[in-house]
Amino acid sequence: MNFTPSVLSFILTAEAEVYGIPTKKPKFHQQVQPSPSPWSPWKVSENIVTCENNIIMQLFNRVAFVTGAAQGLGKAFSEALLNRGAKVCFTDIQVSKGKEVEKTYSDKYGQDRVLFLHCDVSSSASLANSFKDAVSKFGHIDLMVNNAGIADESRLRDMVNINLIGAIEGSMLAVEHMRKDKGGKGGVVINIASTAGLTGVYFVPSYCASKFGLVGFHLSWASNPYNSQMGLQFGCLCPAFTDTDILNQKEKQMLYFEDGQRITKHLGINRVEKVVQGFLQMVESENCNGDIITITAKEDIQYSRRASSKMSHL
Ligand SMILES: NC(=O)C1=CN([C@@H]2O[C@H](COP(=O)(O)OP(=O)(O)OC[C@H]3O[C@@H](n4cnc5c(N)ncnc54)[C@H](O)[C@@H]3O)[C@@H](O)[C@H]2O)C=CC1
Ligand SMILES: CC/C=C\C[C@H](O)/C=C/C=C\C=C\C=C\C(=O)[C@@H](O)C/C=C\CCC(=O)O
Repeated sequence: MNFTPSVLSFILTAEAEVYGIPTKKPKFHQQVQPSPSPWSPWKVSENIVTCENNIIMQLFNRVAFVTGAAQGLGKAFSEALLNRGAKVCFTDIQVSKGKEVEKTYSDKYGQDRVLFLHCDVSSSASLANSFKDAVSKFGHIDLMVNNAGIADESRLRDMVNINLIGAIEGSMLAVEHMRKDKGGKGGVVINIASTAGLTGVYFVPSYCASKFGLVGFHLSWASNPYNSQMGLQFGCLCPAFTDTDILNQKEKQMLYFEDGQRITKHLGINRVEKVVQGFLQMVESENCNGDIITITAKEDIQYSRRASSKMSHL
């Protein structure tokens, strides 16, 4: 049976439990079913792509900027976007890896749709310059994905700089560029946090702090009552352990290393494809503002939408 995204978004599960969401109950609570497989056959007309089952592919010709994307989740998100017709500027500090991926993606999806740029998200200048270069190539950015991150308890300042400040500055560049009240076209900002941004994890406490901070930033922007007039939406993806290089932890990168290894094994490890599925559900939904999607090996993709603002009536 095929559902449209909006029907899917309203499949409510009354008592489904979202992992780690703090005390207040979300306004409503949903379990997202796996996406239907809508990607063929497409009909393209005036940049609106529809499928037989009437799903509108909102990603066609959209322009995305993805950080930390030479490997792992960022690389997989970039390919998923390209695959659905988006244009992607993917960035990283790993230049040779990034250039290799750029060649592969350009051959597959076309040079005019792909751009790799060096970007160190811990440097304001590097972020701003690469964002500017992406706008020069593609004209504008519709989707900002703040994905770059490290997990290393022995590099506290770097970790907060990359995971939190880098994502905040990336979001702010996107906001200034996208906001309709300042001549932009609107757009979506997705921050890649973690389940470790929703619940305390004693063997990576500072990583947790950086991700809790990011979830707080996401919730604050999502609750901005001016978002609709600015044409902005804020979504936040919170995967648990996922099969990428970040899990190849050395002893000094984690507190209570053996506990960390044991607990990771106990909780299980997501496949990258599952996280990409959650990501696509978020970016393809008609309105993802305020959404937090968690992806865990045991509980799959869980979805919660927060009340948009508790202050807008004041
Ligand atoms: N794999 C996992 O278990 C989970 C990962 N995450 C988050 O997903 C995001 C992506 O991580 P993965 O793909 O899993 O790990 P990864 O280690 O494979 O990829 C991280 C990427 O970020 C890049 N990076 C590191 N420092 C950077 C900087 N200063 N500027 C720009 N890029 C930089 C790296 O070069 C690398 O390509 C991170 O934010 C991570 O915290 C969240 C939950 C679970
Ligand atoms: C150290 C690796 C660095 C980063 C990876 C990631 O961002 C860190 C995640 C940290 C915590 C993950 C928590 C995962 C939670 C789940 O999988 C939940 O489904 C667990 C729910 C209940 C557990 C009950 C039980 O099985 O005993």
